[in-house]
Amino acid sequence: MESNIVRIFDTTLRDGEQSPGATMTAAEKMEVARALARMGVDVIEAGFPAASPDDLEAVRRIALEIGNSEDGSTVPVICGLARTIEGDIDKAWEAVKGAAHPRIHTFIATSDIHMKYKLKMDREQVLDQIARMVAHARELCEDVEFSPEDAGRSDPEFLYQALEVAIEAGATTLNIPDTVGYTMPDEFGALIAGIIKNTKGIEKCVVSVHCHNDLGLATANTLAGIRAGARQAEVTINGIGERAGNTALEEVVMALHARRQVMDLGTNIDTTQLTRLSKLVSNYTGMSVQPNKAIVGANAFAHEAGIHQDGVLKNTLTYEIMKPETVGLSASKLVLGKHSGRHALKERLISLGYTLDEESLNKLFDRFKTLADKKKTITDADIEALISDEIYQNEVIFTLEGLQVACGTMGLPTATVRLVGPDGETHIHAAIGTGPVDATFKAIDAIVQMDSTLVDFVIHAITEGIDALGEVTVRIATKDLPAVMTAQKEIERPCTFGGYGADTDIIVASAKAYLSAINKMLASTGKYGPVETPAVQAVAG
Ligand SMILES: CC(=O)SCCNC(=O)CCNC(=O)[C@H](O)C(C)(C)COP(=O)(O)OP(=O)(O)OC[C@H]1O[C@@H](n2cnc3c(N)ncnc32)[C@H](O)[C@@H]1OP(=O)(O)O
Ligand SMILES: CC(C)C(=O)C(=O)O
Repeated sequence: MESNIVRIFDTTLRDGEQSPGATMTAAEKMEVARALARMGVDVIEAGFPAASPDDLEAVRRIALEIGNSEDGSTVPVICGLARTIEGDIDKAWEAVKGAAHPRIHTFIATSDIHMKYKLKMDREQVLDQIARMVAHARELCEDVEFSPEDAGRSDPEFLYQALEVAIEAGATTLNIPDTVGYTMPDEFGALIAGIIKNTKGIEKCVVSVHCHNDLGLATANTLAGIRAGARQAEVTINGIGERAGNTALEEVVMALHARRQVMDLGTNIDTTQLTRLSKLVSNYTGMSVQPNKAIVGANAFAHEAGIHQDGVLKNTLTYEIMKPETVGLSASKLVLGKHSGRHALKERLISLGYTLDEESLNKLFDRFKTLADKKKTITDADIEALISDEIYQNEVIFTLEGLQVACGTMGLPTATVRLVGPDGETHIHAAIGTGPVDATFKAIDAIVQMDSTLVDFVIHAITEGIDALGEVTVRIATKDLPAVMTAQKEIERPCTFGGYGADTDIIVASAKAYLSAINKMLASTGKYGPVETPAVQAVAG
């Protein structure tokens, strides 16, 4: 590995999925893994196989399908997380062994607080467990990562000892987590420098950093660790993750990219795919991205103030430290419209990184034409929204066939909804609510007969103008937990499902988003047969 390349280890599917409410279906995880591989991440941490049979199966599929290449192109390392427990490590190996480059990642806490209160182990016992379990992992797999959990609050001298034991037992990557986001950038940088200086044998290993954002310092700490010599960064798309989240992939990648002269370091990431990945993960998890989020927020490249606009008009360098195109925003100022045909749409999709089978292309083309009738110009963002709305709906149990609402200041808001069910039958229901969206959701609930609570509802316009497509993300939760979810902690991890919808009519977009979340909830009960795999394929490169 070139020493000026920082490996990007993406843990969206493991630590990211630990965000309250960020559960993704197996098909969604596959799609995210495919997109991550296409973007050029070096390692995908695909899950925690010992957590449940579903998690193991999801990692196994990613290892087989994303961790291997038919045409000899580079594929990422596929990694599974395990406690320093033989059963966990064996399950991680079972899950990742089908990949061309499998990795087992095992961890145990080294801070006094964690050892005393959580593990109820002393230092000697922890060292002994590291030695035995890293060696066990190494017997199974050549690539073994070890993490001393809560390293940020561990005694550095003990940390050096623990890492030396892991190196002697065969660890090839040493990952230093600031598990509770406690350290300051100068402290974390000094911790990494101290580890590199004082740990015997460390030159044989890749040093990695894994930071949490409890004090809003995850990216700063990760960069401090990299400056001190770490060459792997553990990150998630949109910074999702446990509590306040993890370090955001897009922030680290773009900091290294935009400040290359200062750090003289780069990554293998195709930065033009960052915006797409952000949207994909946001749509699947139902966790919307705050507008002022660095790199991928809706306002990240917007200039509102007159003086700024004046400066940007004269020279974009006045207020833009990166070009929007570098992160995949408006790479092309539009092209497609009402008179475009299937070939033009197909070409545009290919340049955006998608190939669709004939049936999906036809479906998308119909949606495209309907939209073009309402909207003069179709942007790349519109096309991406149509793909999310039309093609990335992995579980289709009920489909929306019709919707009519009556609302305003006179009378009760009423919605009449027509759905086609799994039996092919049409079901119609009318309901009243506090507003048109509430009435629509109530009518859907009455047809599908499943109790859910709306946890989050976000609506925004994709492009400017009165004819803009509106997109809606929702998150719903159910108390009525299906059996397949009970392997997870019900109280700590309520069972939630994200949904996405796009339409020029925001009530229709809301109904679609709600129905897509409801379909996932219904699919998780296992009553409706195997989950469909998406018909869209990413183009390599
Ligand atoms: C910092 C991180 O992000 S760590 C990763 C967090 N991710 C997860 O927890 C994934 C989801 N987890 C789960 O599904 C469950 O917790 C499981 C299946 C892994 C384990 O479930 P259970 O066996 O019921 O154990 P439970 O979660 O209640 O408690 C954890 C046990 O593991 C022990 N433990 C915790 N970390 C480690 C470790 N790294 N190595 C060894 N043992 C550990 C705890 O001390 C506790 O042991 P105890 O039962 O003897 O007190
Ligand atoms: C398992 C480790 C790397 C972790 O997620 C943490 O400590 O935050």
